[in-house]
Amino acid sequence: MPSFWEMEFTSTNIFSAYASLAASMMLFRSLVNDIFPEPVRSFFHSMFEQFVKKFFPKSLGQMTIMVDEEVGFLTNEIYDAAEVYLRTKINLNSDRLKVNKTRKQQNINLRMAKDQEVIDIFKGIRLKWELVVIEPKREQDRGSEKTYFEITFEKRHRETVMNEYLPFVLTKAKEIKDSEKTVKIYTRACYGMDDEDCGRGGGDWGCINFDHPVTFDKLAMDPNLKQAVIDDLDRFLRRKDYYRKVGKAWKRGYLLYGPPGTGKSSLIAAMANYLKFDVYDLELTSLYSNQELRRILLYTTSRSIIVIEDIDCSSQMHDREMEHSGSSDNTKLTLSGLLNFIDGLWSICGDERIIIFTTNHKDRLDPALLRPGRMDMHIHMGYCTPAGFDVLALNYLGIHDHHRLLPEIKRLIGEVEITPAEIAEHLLRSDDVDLALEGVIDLLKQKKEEKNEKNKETSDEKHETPEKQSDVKENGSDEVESKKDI
Ligand SMILES: Nc1ncnc2c1ncn2[C@@H]1O[C@H](COP(=O)(O)OP(=O)(O)OP(=O)(O)O)[C@@H](O)[C@H]1O
Ligand SMILES: [Mg+2]
Repeated sequence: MPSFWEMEFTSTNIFSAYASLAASMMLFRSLVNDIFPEPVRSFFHSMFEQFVKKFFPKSLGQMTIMVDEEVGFLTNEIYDAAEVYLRTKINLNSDRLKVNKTRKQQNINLRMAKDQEVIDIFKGIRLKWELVVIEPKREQDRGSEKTYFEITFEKRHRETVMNEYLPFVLTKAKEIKDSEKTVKIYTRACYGMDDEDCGRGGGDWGCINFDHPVTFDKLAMDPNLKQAVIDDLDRFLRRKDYYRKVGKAWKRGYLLYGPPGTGKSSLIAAMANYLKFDVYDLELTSLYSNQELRRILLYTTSRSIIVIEDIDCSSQMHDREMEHSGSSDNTKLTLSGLLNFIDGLWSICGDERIIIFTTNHKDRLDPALLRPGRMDMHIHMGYCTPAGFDVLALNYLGIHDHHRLLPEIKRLIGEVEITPAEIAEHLLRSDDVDLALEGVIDLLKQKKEEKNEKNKETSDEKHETPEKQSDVKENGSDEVESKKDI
């Protein structure tokens, strides 16, 4: 750029001339600082201020905030948030646009290019964002450029920008990220997975995108129970401040129990999709000590669901503990190690955690696990009910409650024990609605016959009435208003 004095004052370059003059003034000011003693400096400063005030009233009132990409070795959260937030502010009519998309992202994202400017208006304040990239001077330092954002605005809005605008950008970016978030499932069993987005990635966790399509509306379970679970999750999310106030770790525990194929794993998937929480699938059998358990749990991130399926194996843990009584607690994996974690260690493992245990045999669980207050909700996933069948019929065949075969099916469902998984499997067998429903009727009749035969054999014995309804039990919950049985 030519210096101010070398410029021709045409209307097209008048703005550049202003910029150049301002730069020359700054240079002059710093020279004065270096050369002259304090009284002389003050004199020059006041002369300088008066000059700028007279000729550049606007430029005097501007200030710039720099937002570096990194703070030491850590990423700067404001920079990250700005990148996300500014994607929504980039003018699509610009002459140059920078776009990107990773394999796992669904949409094409806009990004600011070097020296690109974006104007944002917040509460009537005009903010100019610019992405500055400083290339290294030496050839061998190539690739280590310094990148930062500059935000320029009128100085008198400094308080609003610092106290309101920057927090607003952080919040907005979080909202955008949450809406784009793909739920992931982490497991320690598989290696070599593509974990480009696996967060900290430590603790031997590998992750893949969690593509389970199930949502609450596709789950065949008692409608009241379903609503109770959704309400509980909503309340959990809302209560961050409450948990803090009462000094409790912000976590929630659920025990899902019921026969195989009744939807326990499906319910976990529906919860993860609803909350957009990642899922950590914790295989207890792959662990050998409390220490290892602690270590890998420390590597799990906030806003996640830790799942321990088939917790019945805790009885084996109990045995192991007995066998090794006398040895240090940390050298073996014990039930108490796990329970300690549930009760007390959450605080070191971040916030917004949900832990879910599943079992087919609640009666076989160690009483320590069922103790009031340990798991907040015990949810029974039972055999299919007539209401549950409506959900499956709508989901698999797209039919509402008006098909001629439905009354018979619902009557039979009331008489036998059949899991939603068994019914779902039959509904999948044919594209033809009539054929699919007839298949279900055959299955139900066959089940009924088997049941009658069994009853005949044991006609002298007292027969236990089967439990038909899913139920939910609040178990020593700390929240008075959620103590209800459905
Ligand atoms: N309540 C349900 N609503 C809708 N679909 C269900 C339900 N229960 C089971 N299914 C269907 O059956 C399949 C198996 O169910 P799921 O794995 O959730 O059962 P589970 O209770 O976890 O069984 P297990 O005890 O063997 O782990 C699901 O993929 C789904 O297609
Ligand atoms: Mg399961």
